[in-house]
Amino acid sequence: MIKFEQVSKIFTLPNRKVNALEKVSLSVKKGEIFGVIGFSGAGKSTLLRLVNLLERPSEGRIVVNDQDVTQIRPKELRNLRRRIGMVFQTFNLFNSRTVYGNLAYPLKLAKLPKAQIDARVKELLQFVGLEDKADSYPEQLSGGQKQRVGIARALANSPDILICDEATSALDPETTEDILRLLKKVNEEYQITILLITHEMNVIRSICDRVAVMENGRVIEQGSVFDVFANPQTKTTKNFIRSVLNDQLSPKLLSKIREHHAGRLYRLVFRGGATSEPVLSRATRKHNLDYNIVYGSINELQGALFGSLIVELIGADDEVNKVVEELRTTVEVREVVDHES
Ligand SMILES: Nc1ncnc2c1ncn2[C@@H]1O[C@H](COP(=O)(O)OP(=O)(O)OP(=O)(O)O)[C@@H](O)[C@H]1O
Repeated sequence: MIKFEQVSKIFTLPNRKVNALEKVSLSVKKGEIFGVIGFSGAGKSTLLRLVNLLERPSEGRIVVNDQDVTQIRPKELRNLRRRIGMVFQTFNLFNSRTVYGNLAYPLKLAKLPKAQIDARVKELLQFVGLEDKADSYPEQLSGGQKQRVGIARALANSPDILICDEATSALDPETTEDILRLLKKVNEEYQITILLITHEMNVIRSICDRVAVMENGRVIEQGSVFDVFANPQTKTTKNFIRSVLNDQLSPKLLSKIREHHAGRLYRLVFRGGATSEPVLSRATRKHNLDYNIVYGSINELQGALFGSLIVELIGADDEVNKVVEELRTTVEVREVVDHES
Protein backbone atom coordinates (compact mmCIF):
# COMPACT_ATOMS: atom_id res chain seq x y z
CA MET A 1 0.00 0.00 0.00
CA ILE A 2 2.85 2.39 0.88
CA LYS A 3 6.31 1.45 -0.30
CA PHE A 4 9.58 3.24 0.24
CA GLU A 5 12.29 1.94 -2.05
CA GLN A 6 15.82 3.07 -1.28
CA VAL A 7 14.61 6.53 -0.37
CA SER A 8 17.10 9.24 0.57
CA LYS A 9 16.45 12.85 1.46
CA ILE A 10 19.17 15.45 1.64
CA PHE A 11 18.44 18.97 2.88
CA THR A 12 20.90 21.51 1.53
CA LEU A 13 21.58 24.31 3.96
CA PRO A 14 23.80 27.32 3.14
CA ASN A 15 26.79 25.84 4.94
CA ARG A 16 26.16 22.07 4.95
CA LYS A 17 24.05 19.18 3.85
CA VAL A 18 21.81 17.14 6.13
CA ASN A 19 21.20 13.51 5.24
CA ALA A 20 17.75 13.26 6.80
CA LEU A 21 17.03 9.87 5.21
CA GLU A 22 19.50 7.37 3.79
CA LYS A 23 18.37 4.52 1.59
CA VAL A 24 15.20 3.79 3.53
CA SER A 25 13.18 0.80 2.33
CA LEU A 26 9.99 -0.33 3.98
CA SER A 27 6.51 -1.31 2.98
CA VAL A 28 3.25 -0.78 4.80
CA LYS A 29 0.60 -3.37 3.98
CA LYS A 30 -3.05 -2.59 3.38
CA GLY A 31 -5.06 -2.68 6.60
CA GLU A 32 -2.19 -2.70 9.07
CA ILE A 33 -0.95 -0.23 11.65
CA PHE A 34 2.70 0.41 10.98
CA GLY A 35 4.75 2.36 13.51
CA VAL A 36 8.06 4.12 12.99
CA ILE A 37 9.96 4.82 16.18
CA GLY A 38 13.14 6.78 16.73
CA PHE A 39 14.66 9.54 18.80
CA SER A 40 14.40 13.18 17.83
CA GLY A 41 16.22 13.85 14.56
CA ALA A 42 16.08 10.24 13.37
CA GLY A 43 14.18 11.28 10.22
CA LYS A 44 10.64 10.19 11.13
CA SER A 45 8.82 13.40 10.21
CA THR A 46 10.71 13.65 6.95
CA LEU A 47 9.67 10.09 6.12
CA LEU A 48 6.03 10.91 6.80
CA ARG A 49 6.10 14.12 4.79
CA LEU A 50 7.29 12.21 1.73
CA VAL A 51 4.14 10.07 1.60
CA ASN A 52 1.91 12.92 0.46
CA LEU A 53 4.76 14.79 -1.14
CA LEU A 54 5.01 17.64 1.34
CA GLU A 55 8.72 16.91 0.70
CA ARG A 56 10.22 15.31 -2.38
CA PRO A 57 12.82 12.56 -2.04
CA SER A 58 16.35 13.22 -3.29
CA GLU A 59 16.60 9.60 -4.40
CA GLY A 60 14.44 6.49 -4.52
CA ARG A 61 10.78 5.75 -5.12
CA ILE A 62 7.67 6.09 -2.96
CA VAL A 63 4.70 4.08 -4.14
CA VAL A 64 1.25 4.68 -2.69
CA ASN A 65 -1.55 2.40 -3.91
CA ASP A 66 0.57 1.28 -6.87
CA GLN A 67 1.25 4.86 -7.88
CA ASP A 68 4.76 6.33 -7.86
CA VAL A 69 4.05 9.59 -6.06
CA THR A 70 7.13 11.33 -7.40
CA GLN A 71 5.77 10.93 -10.94
CA ILE A 72 2.20 12.10 -10.46
CA ARG A 73 0.70 15.26 -11.94
CA PRO A 74 -0.67 18.14 -9.80
CA LYS A 75 -4.31 17.08 -10.28
CA GLU A 76 -3.52 13.51 -9.23
CA LEU A 77 -1.61 14.89 -6.26
CA ARG A 78 -4.78 16.60 -5.01
CA ASN A 79 -6.61 13.27 -5.22
CA LEU A 80 -3.78 11.47 -3.49
CA ARG A 81 -3.81 13.95 -0.63
CA ARG A 82 -7.56 13.56 -0.26
CA ARG A 83 -7.09 9.85 0.21
CA ILE A 84 -4.48 10.34 2.94
CA GLY A 85 -5.73 11.79 6.23
CA MET A 86 -3.18 13.44 8.49
CA VAL A 87 -3.18 13.73 12.29
CA PHE A 88 -0.75 16.10 14.00
CA GLN A 89 0.86 16.29 17.43
CA THR A 90 -0.35 19.88 17.87
CA PHE A 91 -3.82 19.13 16.44
CA ASN A 92 -3.66 22.00 13.86
CA LEU A 93 -7.28 23.05 14.35
CA PHE A 94 -8.72 26.41 13.29
CA ASN A 95 -9.17 28.22 16.59
CA SER A 96 -11.63 30.69 15.10
CA ARG A 97 -13.99 27.93 13.95
CA THR A 98 -16.20 25.69 16.02
CA VAL A 99 -15.73 21.94 16.05
CA TYR A 100 -18.48 21.79 13.40
CA GLY A 101 -16.60 24.38 11.33
CA ASN A 102 -13.33 22.46 11.60
CA LEU A 103 -14.94 19.23 10.43
CA ALA A 104 -17.02 20.89 7.71
CA TYR A 105 -13.96 22.62 6.22
CA PRO A 106 -12.46 19.68 4.27
CA LEU A 107 -15.96 18.68 3.15
CA LYS A 108 -16.62 22.19 1.79
CA LEU A 109 -13.32 22.00 -0.08
CA ALA A 110 -14.55 18.73 -1.57
CA LYS A 111 -17.68 20.67 -2.66
CA LEU A 112 -20.22 18.54 -0.80
CA PRO A 113 -23.75 20.00 -0.50
CA LYS A 114 -24.73 21.43 2.91
CA ALA A 115 -27.10 18.60 3.84
CA GLN A 116 -24.40 16.00 3.21
CA ILE A 117 -21.86 18.03 5.16
CA ASP A 118 -24.25 18.20 8.13
CA ALA A 119 -24.84 14.45 8.02
CA ARG A 120 -21.15 13.60 7.67
CA VAL A 121 -20.12 15.92 10.52
CA LYS A 122 -22.74 14.34 12.75
CA GLU A 123 -21.50 10.87 11.85
CA LEU A 124 -17.86 11.85 12.50
CA LEU A 125 -18.70 13.41 15.86
CA GLN A 126 -20.51 10.26 16.87
CA PHE A 127 -17.60 8.12 15.80
CA VAL A 128 -15.10 10.05 17.95
CA GLY A 129 -17.53 10.45 20.86
CA LEU A 130 -18.00 14.23 20.73
CA GLU A 131 -21.66 14.56 19.70
CA ASP A 132 -22.21 17.33 22.23
CA LYS A 133 -19.24 19.48 21.16
CA ALA A 134 -20.28 20.63 17.68
CA ASP A 135 -20.63 24.24 18.79
CA SER A 136 -17.55 24.40 21.03
CA TYR A 137 -14.36 26.17 20.01
CA PRO A 138 -11.03 24.34 20.22
CA GLU A 139 -9.91 26.42 23.21
CA GLN A 140 -12.89 25.05 25.15
CA LEU A 141 -11.69 21.47 24.65
CA SER A 142 -9.16 19.31 26.47
CA GLY A 143 -6.09 18.02 24.63
CA GLY A 144 -7.68 14.62 24.14
CA GLN A 145 -10.89 16.16 22.80
CA LYS A 146 -8.88 18.36 20.41
CA GLN A 147 -7.13 15.27 19.10
CA ARG A 148 -10.49 13.55 18.63
CA VAL A 149 -11.51 16.49 16.47
CA GLY A 150 -8.17 16.23 14.64
CA ILE A 151 -8.82 12.57 13.92
CA ALA A 152 -12.43 13.23 12.86
CA ARG A 153 -11.22 15.93 10.46
CA ALA A 154 -8.61 13.58 9.01
CA LEU A 155 -11.38 11.04 8.40
CA ALA A 156 -13.80 13.54 6.85
CA ASN A 157 -13.15 12.64 3.22
CA SER A 158 -13.06 8.87 3.92
CA PRO A 159 -9.34 8.36 3.28
CA ASP A 160 -7.85 4.91 2.97
CA ILE A 161 -4.61 5.88 4.68
CA LEU A 162 -4.13 7.82 7.90
CA ILE A 163 -0.72 9.20 8.76
CA CYS A 164 -0.15 10.24 12.33
CA ASP A 165 2.70 12.53 13.34
CA GLU A 166 3.29 11.97 17.08
CA ALA A 167 -0.49 12.02 17.60
CA THR A 168 -0.28 11.33 21.33
CA SER A 169 2.97 13.05 22.30
CA ALA A 170 1.23 16.12 23.73
CA LEU A 171 -1.16 14.05 25.86
CA ASP A 172 -1.02 12.52 29.33
CA PRO A 173 -0.77 8.72 29.64
CA GLU A 174 -4.48 8.12 30.23
CA THR A 175 -5.58 10.32 27.33
CA THR A 176 -2.89 8.67 25.21
CA GLU A 177 -4.55 5.30 25.83
CA ASP A 178 -7.97 6.75 24.83
CA ILE A 179 -6.61 8.17 21.60
CA LEU A 180 -4.76 4.92 20.80
CA ARG A 181 -8.02 3.02 21.29
CA LEU A 182 -9.71 5.44 18.91
CA LEU A 183 -6.99 4.92 16.27
CA LYS A 184 -7.41 1.16 16.63
CA LYS A 185 -11.15 1.62 16.09
CA VAL A 186 -10.44 3.71 12.96
CA ASN A 187 -8.27 0.87 11.66
CA GLU A 188 -10.72 -1.90 12.50
CA GLU A 189 -14.07 -0.33 11.65
CA TYR A 190 -13.06 1.61 8.54
CA GLN A 191 -10.20 -0.69 7.46
CA ILE A 192 -7.96 2.33 7.19
CA THR A 193 -4.23 1.67 6.94
CA ILE A 194 -2.30 3.68 9.52
CA LEU A 195 1.30 4.82 9.32
CA LEU A 196 2.37 6.55 12.51
CA ILE A 197 5.57 7.97 13.89
CA THR A 198 6.37 8.17 17.57
CA HIS A 199 9.19 8.26 20.06
CA GLU A 200 7.14 6.24 22.58
CA MET A 201 7.48 2.47 22.57
CA ASN A 202 4.19 2.27 24.44
CA VAL A 203 2.40 3.46 21.30
CA ILE A 204 4.08 0.74 19.26
CA ARG A 205 3.26 -1.92 21.84
CA SER A 206 -0.37 -0.86 22.21
CA ILE A 207 -1.59 -0.68 18.64
CA CYS A 208 1.00 -1.44 15.96
CA ASP A 209 1.22 -4.63 13.92
CA ARG A 210 4.68 -3.92 12.56
CA VAL A 211 7.43 -1.50 13.45
CA ALA A 212 10.52 0.09 11.97
CA VAL A 213 13.19 1.54 14.23
CA MET A 214 15.03 4.56 12.83
CA GLU A 215 18.33 6.10 13.76
CA ASN A 216 20.32 8.79 11.94
CA GLY A 217 18.13 8.64 8.86
CA ARG A 218 18.31 4.87 8.51
CA VAL A 219 15.97 2.02 9.32
CA ILE A 220 18.04 -0.09 11.70
CA GLU A 221 15.46 -2.76 12.41
CA GLN A 222 11.98 -3.70 11.23
CA GLY A 223 9.51 -6.52 11.60
CA SER A 224 6.38 -7.60 13.44
CA VAL A 225 6.09 -5.91 16.81
CA PHE A 226 6.35 -9.27 18.50
CA ASP A 227 9.52 -10.30 16.66
CA VAL A 228 11.22 -6.98 17.28
CA PHE A 229 10.30 -7.07 20.98
CA ALA A 230 11.31 -10.71 21.35
CA ASN A 231 14.57 -10.43 19.49
CA PRO A 232 15.89 -6.87 19.37
CA GLN A 233 19.12 -6.60 17.39
CA THR A 234 20.40 -3.15 18.27
CA LYS A 235 21.15 -1.23 21.42
CA THR A 236 18.69 1.50 20.48
CA THR A 237 15.84 -0.97 20.08
CA LYS A 238 16.75 -2.69 23.35
CA ASN A 239 16.58 0.67 25.10
CA PHE A 240 13.17 1.45 23.62
CA ILE A 241 11.87 -1.93 24.73
CA ARG A 242 13.28 -1.47 28.21
CA SER A 243 11.34 1.77 28.48
CA VAL A 244 8.04 -0.12 28.39
CA LEU A 245 8.87 -3.44 29.99
CA ASN A 246 10.09 -1.93 33.21
CA ASP A 247 11.76 -5.18 34.22
CA GLN A 248 15.37 -4.08 34.66
CA LEU A 249 16.69 -3.98 38.19
CA SER A 250 18.92 -1.19 39.38
CA PRO A 251 21.88 -2.40 41.50
CA LYS A 252 20.33 -0.56 44.47
CA LEU A 253 17.00 -2.35 44.13
CA LEU A 254 18.73 -5.67 43.59
CA SER A 255 20.68 -5.32 46.83
CA LYS A 256 17.44 -4.40 48.64
CA ILE A 257 15.76 -7.48 47.24
CA ARG A 258 18.70 -9.61 48.32
CA GLU A 259 18.32 -8.36 51.89
CA HIS A 260 14.87 -9.92 52.02
CA HIS A 261 15.34 -12.93 49.78
CA ALA A 262 18.05 -15.34 50.76
CA GLY A 263 17.17 -17.92 48.08
CA ARG A 264 18.57 -18.03 44.57
CA LEU A 265 17.14 -15.45 42.17
CA TYR A 266 16.29 -16.28 38.58
CA ARG A 267 14.89 -14.25 35.73
CA LEU A 268 12.21 -16.05 33.75
CA VAL A 269 11.78 -14.56 30.29
CA PHE A 270 8.43 -15.10 28.57
CA ARG A 271 8.33 -14.62 24.82
CA GLY A 272 4.89 -15.89 23.93
CA GLY A 273 3.17 -19.22 24.42
CA ALA A 274 3.70 -20.22 28.04
CA THR A 275 1.54 -18.87 30.84
CA SER A 276 3.52 -17.71 33.84
CA GLU A 277 1.83 -19.12 36.92
CA PRO A 278 1.19 -22.77 35.92
CA VAL A 279 4.73 -23.10 34.55
CA LEU A 280 6.22 -21.99 37.83
CA SER A 281 3.88 -23.70 40.23
CA ARG A 282 4.01 -27.00 38.35
CA ALA A 283 7.81 -27.15 38.39
CA THR A 284 8.18 -26.04 42.01
CA ARG A 285 5.40 -28.29 43.30
CA LYS A 286 6.93 -31.32 41.64
CA HIS A 287 10.22 -30.78 43.45
CA ASN A 288 8.67 -29.55 46.63
CA LEU A 289 10.19 -26.08 46.49
CA ASP A 290 8.77 -22.71 47.49
CA TYR A 291 9.00 -19.69 45.25
CA ASN A 292 8.45 -15.96 45.49
CA ILE A 293 7.88 -13.62 42.60
CA VAL A 294 9.96 -10.62 43.60
CA TYR A 295 9.98 -8.33 40.56
CA GLY A 296 9.00 -7.96 36.94
CA SER A 297 5.99 -7.76 34.73
CA ILE A 298 4.27 -9.80 32.09
CA ASN A 299 2.38 -7.99 29.38
CA GLU A 300 0.22 -9.12 26.56
CA LEU A 301 1.74 -8.40 23.18
CA GLN A 302 -0.16 -9.23 20.02
CA GLY A 303 -2.05 -11.99 21.81
CA ALA A 304 0.96 -13.62 23.48
CA LEU A 305 2.65 -13.23 26.84
CA PHE A 306 5.71 -11.07 26.91
CA GLY A 307 7.98 -9.90 29.69
CA SER A 308 10.01 -11.31 32.52
CA LEU A 309 9.72 -12.18 36.19
CA ILE A 310 12.40 -12.41 38.81
CA VAL A 311 11.65 -15.28 41.13
CA GLU A 312 13.30 -16.54 44.26
CA LEU A 313 13.60 -20.31 44.45
CA ILE A 314 13.84 -21.45 48.04
CA GLY A 315 15.33 -24.85 48.83
CA ALA A 316 18.36 -27.11 48.56
CA ASP A 317 20.71 -26.42 45.64
CA ASP A 318 20.02 -29.79 44.03
CA GLU A 319 16.29 -29.24 44.00
CA VAL A 320 16.67 -25.68 42.75
CA ASN A 321 18.80 -26.96 39.85
CA LYS A 322 16.16 -29.52 38.95
CA VAL A 323 13.44 -26.88 38.93
CA VAL A 324 15.57 -24.58 36.78
CA GLU A 325 16.18 -27.41 34.35
CA GLU A 326 12.50 -28.13 34.14
CA LEU A 327 11.57 -24.46 33.68
CA ARG A 328 14.11 -24.22 30.86
CA THR A 329 12.03 -26.61 28.78
CA THR A 330 9.33 -23.91 28.51
CA VAL A 331 10.89 -20.50 29.21
CA GLU A 332 14.26 -18.80 29.12
CA VAL A 333 15.81 -18.85 32.62
CA ARG A 334 18.83 -16.80 33.72
CA GLU A 335 20.32 -16.62 37.19
CA VAL A 336 20.26 -13.03 38.44
CA VAL A 337 23.76 -11.77 39.09
CA ASP A 338 24.67 -8.66 41.07
CA HIS A 339 25.78 -6.56 38.12
CA GLU A 340 22.47 -6.96 36.30
CA SER A 341 21.10 -3.56 35.41
N1 LIG B 1 13.39 21.52 6.16
C1 LIG B 1 14.56 21.10 6.67
N2 LIG B 1 15.71 21.72 6.40
C2 LIG B 1 16.89 21.29 6.88
N3 LIG B 1 17.05 20.22 7.69
C3 LIG B 1 15.94 19.56 8.02
C4 LIG B 1 14.63 19.94 7.55
N4 LIG B 1 13.72 19.09 8.05
C5 LIG B 1 14.39 18.20 8.82
N5 LIG B 1 15.72 18.48 8.80
C6 LIG B 1 16.79 17.71 9.47
O1 LIG B 1 16.65 16.35 9.10
C7 LIG B 1 16.91 15.49 10.20
C8 LIG B 1 15.70 14.62 10.47
O2 LIG B 1 14.65 15.44 10.95
P1 LIG B 1 13.17 14.90 11.24
O3 LIG B 1 12.36 16.07 11.69
O4 LIG B 1 12.71 14.11 10.10
O5 LIG B 1 13.45 13.91 12.47
P2 LIG B 1 12.42 13.32 13.51
O6 LIG B 1 12.85 11.94 13.78
O7 LIG B 1 11.04 13.53 13.03
O8 LIG B 1 12.68 14.20 14.78
P3 LIG B 1 11.64 15.11 15.60
O9 LIG B 1 10.75 14.17 16.32
O10 LIG B 1 12.52 15.93 16.50
O11 LIG B 1 10.93 15.95 14.55
C9 LIG B 1 17.29 16.40 11.36
O12 LIG B 1 18.69 16.49 11.41
C10 LIG B 1 16.66 17.72 10.98
O13 LIG B 1 17.38 18.80 11.54
